[in-house]
Amino acid sequence: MSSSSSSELEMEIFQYIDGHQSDFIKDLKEWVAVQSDSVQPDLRKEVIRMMVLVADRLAALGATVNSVNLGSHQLPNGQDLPLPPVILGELGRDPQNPTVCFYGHVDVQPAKKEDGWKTDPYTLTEINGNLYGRGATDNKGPVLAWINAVETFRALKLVVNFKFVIEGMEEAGSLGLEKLLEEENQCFFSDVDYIVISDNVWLSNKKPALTYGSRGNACFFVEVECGGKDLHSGTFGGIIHEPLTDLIALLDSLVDPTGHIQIPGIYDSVAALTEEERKLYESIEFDLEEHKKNSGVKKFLYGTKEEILLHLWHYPSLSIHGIEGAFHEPGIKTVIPSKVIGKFSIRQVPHMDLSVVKQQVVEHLEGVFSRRNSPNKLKVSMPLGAKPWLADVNDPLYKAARRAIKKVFGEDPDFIRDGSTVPVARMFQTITRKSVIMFPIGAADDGEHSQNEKISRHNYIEGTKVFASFFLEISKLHRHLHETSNMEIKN
Ligand SMILES: Cn1cncc1C[C@H](NC(=O)CCN)C(=O)O
Ligand SMILES: [Zn+2]
Ligand SMILES: [Zn+2]
Repeated sequence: MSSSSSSELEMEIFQYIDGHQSDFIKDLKEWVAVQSDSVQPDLRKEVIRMMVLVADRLAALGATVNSVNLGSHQLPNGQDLPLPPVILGELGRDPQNPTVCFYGHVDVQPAKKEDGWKTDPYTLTEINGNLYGRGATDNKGPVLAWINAVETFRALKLVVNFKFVIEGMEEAGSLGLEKLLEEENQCFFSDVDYIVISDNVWLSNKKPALTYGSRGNACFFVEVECGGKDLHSGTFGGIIHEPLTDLIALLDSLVDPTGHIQIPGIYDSVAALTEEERKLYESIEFDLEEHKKNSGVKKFLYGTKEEILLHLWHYPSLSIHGIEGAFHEPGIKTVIPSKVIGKFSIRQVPHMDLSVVKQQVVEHLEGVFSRRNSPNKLKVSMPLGAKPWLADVNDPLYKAARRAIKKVFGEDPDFIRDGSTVPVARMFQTITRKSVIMFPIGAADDGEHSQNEKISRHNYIEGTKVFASFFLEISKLHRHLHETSNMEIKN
Protein backbone atom coordinates (compact mmCIF):
# COMPACT_ATOMS: atom_id res chain seq x y z
CA MET A 1 0.00 0.00 0.00
CA SER A 2 1.55 3.31 -1.03
CA SER A 3 1.66 6.04 1.55
CA SER A 4 -0.57 8.36 -0.49
CA SER A 5 -3.36 5.79 -0.81
CA SER A 6 -3.03 5.05 2.88
CA SER A 7 -3.53 8.68 3.76
CA GLU A 8 -6.52 8.95 1.42
CA LEU A 9 -8.04 5.93 3.11
CA GLU A 10 -7.22 7.51 6.43
CA MET A 11 -8.95 10.76 5.52
CA GLU A 12 -12.00 8.82 4.45
CA ILE A 13 -12.00 6.93 7.74
CA PHE A 14 -11.56 10.05 9.87
CA GLN A 15 -14.42 11.72 8.02
CA TYR A 16 -16.61 8.70 8.59
CA ILE A 17 -15.85 8.82 12.32
CA ASP A 18 -16.52 12.56 12.57
CA GLY A 19 -19.78 12.09 10.71
CA HIS A 20 -20.92 9.34 13.07
CA GLN A 21 -20.12 11.04 16.39
CA SER A 22 -23.70 11.13 17.56
CA ASP A 23 -24.21 7.42 16.71
CA PHE A 24 -21.10 6.52 18.69
CA ILE A 25 -22.27 8.55 21.67
CA LYS A 26 -25.72 6.98 21.44
CA ASP A 27 -24.05 3.53 21.60
CA LEU A 28 -22.16 4.57 24.72
CA LYS A 29 -25.33 5.94 26.29
CA GLU A 30 -27.03 2.57 25.76
CA TRP A 31 -24.14 0.68 27.31
CA VAL A 32 -23.75 3.03 30.27
CA ALA A 33 -27.49 2.61 31.00
CA VAL A 34 -26.86 -1.03 31.92
CA GLN A 35 -25.93 -1.30 35.61
CA SER A 36 -23.34 -3.99 34.92
CA ASP A 37 -21.81 -3.76 38.37
CA SER A 38 -19.89 -7.01 38.92
CA VAL A 39 -19.17 -6.27 42.58
CA GLN A 40 -22.74 -6.33 43.95
CA PRO A 41 -24.36 -9.79 43.71
CA ASP A 42 -27.89 -8.48 43.08
CA LEU A 43 -26.73 -6.73 39.91
CA ARG A 44 -25.14 -9.83 38.38
CA LYS A 45 -28.12 -10.28 36.05
CA GLU A 46 -27.35 -6.84 34.62
CA VAL A 47 -23.77 -7.89 33.88
CA ILE A 48 -25.11 -10.94 32.07
CA ARG A 49 -27.52 -8.74 30.12
CA MET A 50 -24.57 -6.51 29.23
CA MET A 51 -22.67 -9.49 27.81
CA VAL A 52 -25.64 -10.20 25.51
CA LEU A 53 -25.46 -6.62 24.22
CA VAL A 54 -21.76 -7.05 23.51
CA ALA A 55 -22.31 -10.36 21.71
CA ASP A 56 -25.06 -8.75 19.59
CA ARG A 57 -22.87 -5.74 18.81
CA LEU A 58 -19.99 -7.94 17.65
CA ALA A 59 -22.33 -10.14 15.63
CA ALA A 60 -23.69 -7.00 13.93
CA LEU A 61 -20.09 -6.21 12.94
CA GLY A 62 -20.04 -9.53 11.14
CA ALA A 63 -17.87 -11.24 13.74
CA THR A 64 -18.17 -14.86 14.76
CA VAL A 65 -19.11 -14.77 18.43
CA ASN A 66 -18.61 -17.39 21.08
CA SER A 67 -20.09 -16.67 24.53
CA VAL A 68 -18.06 -18.93 26.77
CA ASN A 69 -19.95 -20.04 29.85
CA LEU A 70 -17.74 -20.03 32.93
CA GLY A 71 -20.22 -21.62 35.34
CA SER A 72 -20.66 -20.08 38.74
CA HIS A 73 -18.72 -18.99 41.80
CA GLN A 74 -19.37 -18.99 45.51
CA LEU A 75 -19.65 -15.88 47.62
CA PRO A 76 -18.06 -15.81 51.09
CA ASN A 77 -21.59 -16.34 52.53
CA GLY A 78 -21.95 -19.58 50.59
CA GLN A 79 -24.35 -18.19 47.98
CA ASP A 80 -23.80 -19.52 44.44
CA LEU A 81 -23.70 -16.82 41.78
CA PRO A 82 -23.51 -17.32 37.99
CA LEU A 83 -20.43 -15.89 36.26
CA PRO A 84 -21.06 -13.79 33.17
CA PRO A 85 -19.74 -15.42 29.98
CA VAL A 86 -16.51 -14.25 28.37
CA ILE A 87 -17.11 -13.18 24.78
CA LEU A 88 -14.60 -14.43 22.23
CA GLY A 89 -15.10 -12.77 18.85
CA GLU A 90 -13.39 -13.12 15.52
CA LEU A 91 -13.59 -11.02 12.37
CA GLY A 92 -11.47 -11.62 9.25
CA ARG A 93 -8.99 -14.42 8.53
CA ASP A 94 -6.83 -13.06 5.75
CA PRO A 95 -3.38 -14.66 6.17
CA GLN A 96 -1.84 -11.49 4.65
CA ASN A 97 -3.14 -9.44 7.58
CA PRO A 98 -1.83 -9.33 11.12
CA THR A 99 -4.25 -10.60 13.75
CA VAL A 100 -4.84 -8.12 16.56
CA CYS A 101 -6.69 -9.25 19.66
CA PHE A 102 -8.44 -6.60 21.73
CA TYR A 103 -9.21 -7.11 25.41
CA GLY A 104 -11.76 -5.05 27.29
CA HIS A 105 -14.31 -5.31 30.07
CA VAL A 106 -17.90 -4.08 30.25
CA ASP A 107 -18.57 -4.56 33.95
CA VAL A 108 -18.27 -1.48 36.14
CA GLN A 109 -17.54 -0.36 39.67
CA PRO A 110 -20.56 0.31 41.90
CA ALA A 111 -22.10 3.78 41.61
CA LYS A 112 -24.99 5.55 43.31
CA LYS A 113 -26.21 9.10 42.80
CA GLU A 114 -26.01 9.58 46.61
CA ASP A 115 -22.25 8.93 46.54
CA GLY A 116 -21.95 12.48 45.26
CA TRP A 117 -22.57 12.30 41.53
CA LYS A 118 -23.72 15.51 39.84
CA THR A 119 -25.72 13.44 37.33
CA ASP A 120 -27.31 10.00 37.40
CA PRO A 121 -24.33 7.61 37.02
CA TYR A 122 -26.22 5.35 34.61
CA THR A 123 -27.48 8.12 32.33
CA LEU A 124 -24.68 9.28 30.05
CA THR A 125 -24.81 13.07 30.25
CA GLU A 126 -22.76 15.54 28.24
CA ILE A 127 -21.63 18.67 30.06
CA ASN A 128 -19.01 21.02 28.59
CA GLY A 129 -17.64 18.39 26.23
CA ASN A 130 -17.45 15.65 28.87
CA LEU A 131 -19.54 12.48 28.79
CA TYR A 132 -20.35 11.62 32.42
CA GLY A 133 -21.42 8.13 33.45
CA ARG A 134 -20.22 5.00 35.22
CA GLY A 135 -18.07 3.00 32.81
CA ALA A 136 -17.62 5.94 30.41
CA THR A 137 -13.84 5.59 30.61
CA ASP A 138 -13.53 2.30 32.58
CA ASN A 139 -14.04 0.52 30.26
CA LYS A 140 -17.15 0.80 28.09
CA GLY A 141 -16.00 3.93 26.21
CA PRO A 142 -12.67 2.48 25.04
CA VAL A 143 -14.32 -0.88 24.13
CA LEU A 144 -16.85 0.94 21.96
CA ALA A 145 -14.18 3.19 20.46
CA TRP A 146 -12.38 0.04 19.30
CA ILE A 147 -15.56 -1.61 18.00
CA ASN A 148 -16.57 1.55 16.16
CA ALA A 149 -13.09 1.86 14.68
CA VAL A 150 -13.50 -1.69 13.36
CA GLU A 151 -16.98 -0.84 12.08
CA THR A 152 -15.49 2.06 10.15
CA PHE A 153 -13.20 -0.36 8.36
CA ARG A 154 -15.89 -2.85 7.64
CA ALA A 155 -17.64 -0.29 5.47
CA LEU A 156 -14.32 -0.21 3.56
CA LYS A 157 -11.84 -3.07 3.59
CA LEU A 158 -10.24 -4.89 6.49
CA VAL A 159 -6.49 -4.49 6.82
CA VAL A 160 -6.29 -6.41 10.08
CA ASN A 161 -7.87 -9.63 11.33
CA PHE A 162 -9.65 -8.87 14.57
CA LYS A 163 -10.16 -10.94 17.66
CA PHE A 164 -12.00 -9.83 20.78
CA VAL A 165 -11.88 -10.95 24.38
CA ILE A 166 -14.57 -9.08 26.34
CA GLU A 167 -15.23 -9.98 29.96
CA GLY A 168 -17.69 -8.92 32.64
CA MET A 169 -15.81 -9.69 35.87
CA GLU A 170 -12.77 -7.42 35.72
CA GLU A 171 -13.80 -5.26 38.67
CA ALA A 172 -14.29 -8.42 40.72
CA GLY A 173 -10.92 -9.97 39.90
CA SER A 174 -11.48 -11.46 36.41
CA LEU A 175 -12.73 -14.74 37.86
CA GLY A 176 -12.28 -17.63 35.46
CA LEU A 177 -10.41 -15.62 32.84
CA GLU A 178 -6.95 -17.04 33.43
CA LYS A 179 -8.19 -20.61 33.07
CA LEU A 180 -10.00 -19.72 29.85
CA LEU A 181 -6.85 -18.12 28.40
CA GLU A 182 -4.89 -21.26 29.22
CA GLU A 183 -7.51 -23.47 27.61
CA GLU A 184 -7.69 -21.29 24.50
CA ASN A 185 -3.96 -20.70 24.16
CA GLN A 186 -3.50 -23.34 21.47
CA CYS A 187 -6.82 -22.54 19.77
CA PHE A 188 -8.20 -19.00 19.85
CA PHE A 189 -4.81 -17.38 20.53
CA SER A 190 -2.68 -19.54 18.23
CA ASP A 191 -2.87 -17.12 15.27
CA VAL A 192 -2.93 -13.89 17.30
CA ASP A 193 0.04 -11.61 16.58
CA TYR A 194 -0.64 -8.70 18.91
CA ILE A 195 -2.76 -8.01 21.99
CA VAL A 196 -4.15 -4.56 22.79
CA ILE A 197 -5.59 -3.56 26.17
CA SER A 198 -7.16 -0.13 26.56
CA ASP A 199 -8.08 -0.14 30.24
CA ASN A 200 -6.08 2.69 31.78
CA VAL A 201 -5.65 6.42 31.29
CA TRP A 202 -2.99 8.93 30.29
CA LEU A 203 -0.74 10.45 32.91
CA SER A 204 -1.90 13.92 31.93
CA ASN A 205 -5.25 15.51 31.14
CA LYS A 206 -4.13 16.47 27.64
CA LYS A 207 -0.96 14.68 26.54
CA PRO A 208 -1.49 11.22 24.95
CA ALA A 209 0.48 8.29 26.33
CA LEU A 210 1.31 4.65 25.75
CA THR A 211 1.79 2.37 28.72
CA TYR A 212 4.61 -0.18 28.84
CA GLY A 213 4.42 -1.33 32.45
CA SER A 214 2.15 -1.70 35.43
CA ARG A 215 2.76 -2.54 39.06
CA GLY A 216 1.56 -5.79 40.56
CA ASN A 217 -0.14 -6.02 43.90
CA ALA A 218 0.07 -8.20 46.98
CA CYS A 219 -3.13 -7.92 49.03
CA PHE A 220 -3.11 -8.85 52.71
CA PHE A 221 -5.61 -9.61 55.45
CA VAL A 222 -4.44 -9.35 59.06
CA GLU A 223 -6.96 -10.70 61.52
CA VAL A 224 -6.95 -10.28 65.30
CA GLU A 225 -9.51 -12.07 67.45
CA CYS A 226 -10.06 -12.26 71.21
CA GLY A 227 -13.07 -14.48 71.79
CA GLY A 228 -16.31 -15.45 70.13
CA LYS A 229 -18.33 -12.30 70.83
CA ASP A 230 -18.24 -8.52 71.02
CA LEU A 231 -17.86 -7.06 74.53
CA HIS A 232 -19.13 -4.03 76.44
CA SER A 233 -16.33 -1.53 76.98
CA GLY A 234 -17.79 -0.54 80.36
CA THR A 235 -17.58 -4.08 81.59
CA PHE A 236 -14.38 -5.26 79.90
CA GLY A 237 -12.59 -2.08 78.81
CA GLY A 238 -9.34 -1.70 80.78
CA ILE A 239 -8.96 -5.34 81.68
CA ILE A 240 -8.44 -7.05 78.30
CA HIS A 241 -6.14 -6.85 75.28
CA GLU A 242 -8.44 -5.34 72.69
CA PRO A 243 -8.22 -6.77 69.15
CA LEU A 244 -8.68 -3.41 67.43
CA THR A 245 -5.92 -1.83 69.54
CA ASP A 246 -3.61 -4.70 68.56
CA LEU A 247 -4.62 -4.33 64.92
CA ILE A 248 -4.06 -0.58 64.83
CA ALA A 249 -0.57 -1.08 66.27
CA LEU A 250 0.09 -3.70 63.59
CA LEU A 251 -1.17 -1.45 60.80
CA ASP A 252 0.78 1.50 62.20
CA SER A 253 4.00 -0.52 61.99
CA LEU A 254 3.77 -0.92 58.23
CA VAL A 255 4.72 2.45 56.81
CA ASP A 256 6.27 5.60 58.26
CA PRO A 257 5.02 9.17 57.73
CA THR A 258 7.42 9.67 54.78
CA GLY A 259 5.82 6.76 52.91
CA HIS A 260 8.74 4.43 53.53
CA ILE A 261 7.63 0.82 54.05
CA GLN A 262 8.90 -0.47 57.40
CA ILE A 263 8.87 -4.17 56.58
CA PRO A 264 12.49 -5.40 56.77
CA GLY A 265 13.88 -6.50 53.40
CA ILE A 266 10.96 -5.26 51.33
CA TYR A 267 13.14 -3.05 49.10
CA ASP A 268 15.94 -5.63 48.73
CA SER A 269 15.04 -6.98 45.30
CA VAL A 270 13.68 -3.78 43.75
CA ALA A 271 15.44 -3.28 40.40
CA ALA A 272 18.36 -0.87 40.55
CA LEU A 273 17.56 2.53 39.10
CA THR A 274 19.54 3.05 35.92
CA GLU A 275 20.58 6.39 34.50
CA GLU A 276 18.54 5.45 31.40
CA GLU A 277 15.33 5.05 33.38
CA ARG A 278 15.88 8.32 35.21
CA LYS A 279 16.39 10.07 31.85
CA LEU A 280 13.15 8.55 30.55
CA TYR A 281 11.22 10.12 33.39
CA GLU A 282 12.80 13.55 32.88
CA SER A 283 11.31 13.89 29.40
CA ILE A 284 7.78 12.95 30.43
CA GLU A 285 5.19 15.69 30.52
CA PHE A 286 3.73 15.58 33.98
CA ASP A 287 2.24 18.54 35.74
CA LEU A 288 2.52 18.09 39.49
CA GLU A 289 -0.02 20.83 40.17
CA GLU A 290 -2.53 19.34 37.72
CA HIS A 291 -2.09 15.92 39.30
CA LYS A 292 -2.57 17.39 42.76
CA LYS A 293 -5.73 19.14 41.56
CA ASN A 294 -7.06 15.89 40.05
CA SER A 295 -6.52 14.17 43.40
CA GLY A 296 -7.97 16.92 45.58
CA VAL A 297 -5.16 16.64 48.16
CA LYS A 298 -3.05 19.58 49.41
CA LYS A 299 0.41 18.08 49.35
CA PHE A 300 2.25 15.04 47.99
CA LEU A 301 4.98 13.14 49.82
CA TYR A 302 7.48 14.25 47.16
CA GLY A 303 8.06 17.61 45.56
CA THR A 304 9.52 16.84 42.15
CA LYS A 305 8.15 15.18 39.05
CA GLU A 306 10.98 12.61 38.97
CA GLU A 307 10.46 11.56 42.60
CA ILE A 308 6.70 11.25 42.11
CA LEU A 309 7.07 9.08 39.00
CA LEU A 310 9.72 6.92 40.67
CA HIS A 311 7.39 6.30 43.60
CA LEU A 312 4.46 5.46 41.35
CA TRP A 313 6.31 3.20 38.92
CA HIS A 314 9.68 2.10 40.19
CA TYR A 315 9.17 1.56 43.93
CA PRO A 316 6.64 -0.49 45.87
CA SER A 317 4.04 1.32 47.94
CA LEU A 318 1.87 0.24 50.83
CA SER A 319 -1.74 1.34 51.28
CA ILE A 320 -4.20 0.59 54.07
CA HIS A 321 -7.71 0.04 52.75
CA GLY A 322 -9.96 -0.74 55.66
CA ILE A 323 -10.86 -2.72 58.74
CA GLU A 324 -13.59 -5.33 58.57
CA GLY A 325 -15.49 -5.77 61.82
CA ALA A 326 -14.67 -2.33 63.21
CA PHE A 327 -17.58 -0.07 64.07
CA HIS A 328 -17.79 2.43 61.22
CA GLU A 329 -21.34 3.82 61.19
CA PRO A 330 -22.16 7.37 62.31
CA GLY A 331 -22.87 7.86 66.00
CA ILE A 332 -21.53 6.32 69.16
CA LYS A 333 -21.32 2.62 69.98
CA THR A 334 -19.31 1.66 73.04
CA VAL A 335 -18.42 -1.80 71.85
CA ILE A 336 -15.18 -3.79 71.82
CA PRO A 337 -15.30 -5.74 68.55
CA SER A 338 -14.13 -9.32 69.07
CA LYS A 339 -12.70 -9.89 65.62
CA VAL A 340 -11.25 -7.32 63.24
CA ILE A 341 -9.53 -7.79 59.89
CA GLY A 342 -7.16 -5.15 58.55
CA LYS A 343 -6.83 -4.92 54.77
CA PHE A 344 -3.74 -3.54 53.11
CA SER A 345 -1.78 -4.05 49.91
CA ILE A 346 1.74 -3.62 48.63
CA ARG A 347 2.19 -2.61 44.99
CA GLN A 348 4.79 -4.81 43.32
CA VAL A 349 7.60 -3.73 41.01
CA PRO A 350 10.36 -5.62 39.16
CA HIS A 351 12.02 -7.84 40.56
CA MET A 352 10.02 -8.40 43.72
CA ASP A 353 8.93 -11.96 44.43
CA LEU A 354 5.43 -12.46 45.80
CA SER A 355 6.30 -15.43 48.01
CA VAL A 356 9.26 -13.57 49.52
CA VAL A 357 7.08 -10.51 50.11
CA LYS A 358 4.46 -12.64 51.82
CA GLN A 359 7.05 -14.17 54.11
CA GLN A 360 8.52 -10.76 54.98
CA VAL A 361 5.08 -9.41 55.84
CA VAL A 362 4.14 -12.41 57.98
CA GLU A 363 7.44 -12.34 59.87
CA HIS A 364 7.23 -8.60 60.45
CA LEU A 365 3.63 -8.69 61.73
CA GLU A 366 4.28 -11.72 63.93
CA GLY A 367 7.31 -9.93 65.40
CA VAL A 368 5.38 -6.73 66.19
CA PHE A 369 2.51 -8.76 67.61
CA SER A 370 4.66 -10.93 69.84
CA ARG A 371 6.25 -7.82 71.42
CA ARG A 372 2.74 -6.80 72.55
CA ASN A 373 2.33 -9.97 74.64
CA SER A 374 -1.26 -10.17 73.57
CA PRO A 375 -3.17 -13.39 74.16
CA ASN A 376 -5.30 -12.71 71.08
CA LYS A 377 -5.19 -14.83 67.94
CA LEU A 378 -3.32 -13.39 64.94
CA LYS A 379 -3.83 -14.58 61.36
CA VAL A 380 -2.09 -13.14 58.32
CA SER A 381 -3.02 -14.15 54.79
CA MET A 382 -2.38 -12.98 51.24
CA PRO A 383 -5.64 -13.59 49.37
CA LEU A 384 -4.40 -12.06 46.12
CA GLY A 385 -1.01 -11.66 44.48
CA ALA A 386 -0.42 -10.08 41.08
CA LYS A 387 3.02 -9.70 39.55
CA PRO A 388 4.17 -6.52 37.81
CA TRP A 389 4.15 -6.25 34.01
CA LEU A 390 6.72 -4.69 31.69
CA ALA A 391 6.63 -4.63 27.88
CA ASP A 392 9.32 -4.21 25.25
CA VAL A 393 8.81 -0.71 23.84
CA ASN A 394 10.76 -1.71 20.70
CA ASP A 395 7.94 -4.00 19.67
CA PRO A 396 6.16 -3.05 16.40
CA LEU A 397 2.97 -2.59 18.44
CA TYR A 398 4.46 0.46 20.15
CA LYS A 399 5.79 1.87 16.88
CA ALA A 400 2.39 1.54 15.21
CA ALA A 401 0.53 3.02 18.16
CA ARG A 402 2.97 5.91 18.38
CA ARG A 403 2.51 6.73 14.68
CA ALA A 404 -1.28 6.59 15.03
CA ILE A 405 -1.19 8.98 17.98
CA LYS A 406 1.14 11.37 16.19
CA LYS A 407 -1.20 11.39 13.20
CA VAL A 408 -4.41 11.98 15.16
CA PHE A 409 -3.25 14.13 18.08
CA GLY A 410 -0.36 15.83 16.29
CA GLU A 411 2.19 14.97 18.98
CA ASP A 412 4.25 12.01 20.13
CA PRO A 413 2.88 10.12 23.11
CA ASP A 414 4.73 9.90 26.39
CA PHE A 415 5.86 6.39 27.24
CA ILE A 416 4.51 5.80 30.71
CA ARG A 417 3.97 3.08 33.27
CA ASP A 418 0.92 2.70 35.44
CA GLY A 419 1.13 2.62 39.21
CA SER A 420 -2.01 0.49 39.41
CA THR A 421 -2.45 -3.12 38.44
CA VAL A 422 -3.89 -4.54 35.25
CA PRO A 423 -3.51 -8.25 35.99
CA VAL A 424 -4.68 -9.23 32.50
CA ALA A 425 -1.65 -7.59 30.84
CA ARG A 426 0.71 -9.91 32.63
CA MET A 427 -1.73 -12.81 32.23
CA PHE A 428 -1.89 -12.42 28.43
CA GLN A 429 1.87 -12.00 28.18
CA THR A 430 2.72 -15.01 30.34
CA ILE A 431 0.15 -17.40 28.88
CA THR A 432 0.15 -16.50 25.18
CA ARG A 433 3.72 -15.14 24.91
CA LYS A 434 2.42 -12.60 22.38
CA SER A 435 3.33 -8.94 22.54
CA VAL A 436 0.98 -6.85 24.63
CA ILE A 437 0.39 -3.10 24.66
CA MET A 438 -1.67 -0.96 27.02
CA PHE A 439 -3.10 1.70 24.74
CA PRO A 440 -5.16 4.22 26.76
CA ILE A 441 -7.49 6.81 25.23
CA GLY A 442 -8.86 8.29 28.48
CA ALA A 443 -7.34 11.26 30.33
CA ALA A 444 -5.86 11.52 33.83
CA ASP A 445 -8.90 13.39 35.15
CA ASP A 446 -11.48 10.84 33.96
CA GLY A 447 -12.07 9.64 37.52
CA GLU A 448 -12.02 5.86 37.11
CA HIS A 449 -13.78 4.21 40.09
CA SER A 450 -14.68 7.67 41.40
CA GLN A 451 -17.74 9.89 41.43
CA ASN A 452 -18.48 11.73 38.17
CA GLU A 453 -16.48 9.33 36.00
CA LYS A 454 -16.29 10.68 32.44
CA ILE A 455 -14.62 10.45 29.09
CA SER A 456 -14.43 13.60 27.04
CA ARG A 457 -16.20 13.64 23.67
CA HIS A 458 -12.83 14.62 22.21
CA ASN A 459 -10.99 11.63 23.66
CA TYR A 460 -13.79 9.23 22.75
CA ILE A 461 -13.97 10.35 19.12
CA GLU A 462 -10.25 11.01 18.56
CA GLY A 463 -9.57 7.76 20.38
CA THR A 464 -11.72 5.98 17.81
CA LYS A 465 -9.62 7.61 15.08
CA VAL A 466 -6.40 6.62 16.83
CA PHE A 467 -7.51 2.99 16.89
CA ALA A 468 -8.50 3.14 13.22
CA SER A 469 -5.18 4.72 12.32
CA PHE A 470 -3.41 2.10 14.42
CA PHE A 471 -4.99 -0.66 12.28
CA LEU A 472 -3.44 0.89 9.18
CA GLU A 473 -0.06 1.37 10.83
CA ILE A 474 0.20 -2.11 12.32
CA SER A 475 -0.84 -3.68 9.04
CA LYS A 476 1.85 -1.71 7.16
CA LEU A 477 4.53 -2.52 9.74
CA HIS A 478 3.54 -6.15 9.93
CA ARG A 479 3.68 -6.60 6.15
CA HIS A 480 7.00 -4.85 6.03
CA LEU A 481 8.44 -7.05 8.79
CA HIS A 482 7.24 -10.17 7.04
CA GLU A 483 8.52 -9.14 3.62
CA THR A 484 11.90 -8.46 5.19
CA SER A 485 12.03 -11.74 7.05
CA ASN A 486 10.95 -13.67 3.92
CA MET A 487 13.78 -12.00 2.04
CA GLU A 488 16.19 -13.00 4.74
CA ILE A 489 15.07 -16.59 4.47
CA LYS A 490 15.56 -16.56 0.68
CA ASN A 491 19.05 -15.10 0.91
C1 LIG B 1 -8.53 -5.63 42.51
N1 LIG B 1 -7.09 -5.41 42.67
C2 LIG B 1 -6.39 -5.77 43.75
N2 LIG B 1 -5.13 -5.42 43.53
C3 LIG B 1 -5.01 -4.85 42.31
C4 LIG B 1 -6.27 -4.83 41.77
C5 LIG B 1 -6.62 -4.31 40.46
C6 LIG B 1 -6.99 -2.85 40.41
N3 LIG B 1 -6.97 -2.47 39.02
C7 LIG B 1 -7.41 -1.29 38.54
O1 LIG B 1 -7.90 -0.45 39.26
C8 LIG B 1 -7.28 -1.04 37.06
C9 LIG B 1 -6.86 0.36 36.81
N4 LIG B 1 -6.95 0.72 35.42
C10 LIG B 1 -5.96 -2.02 41.17
O2 LIG B 1 -4.90 -1.70 40.61
O3 LIG B 1 -6.23 -1.71 42.33
ZN1 LIG C 1 -10.97 -1.24 33.96
ZN1 LIG D 1 -11.81 -0.45 36.98
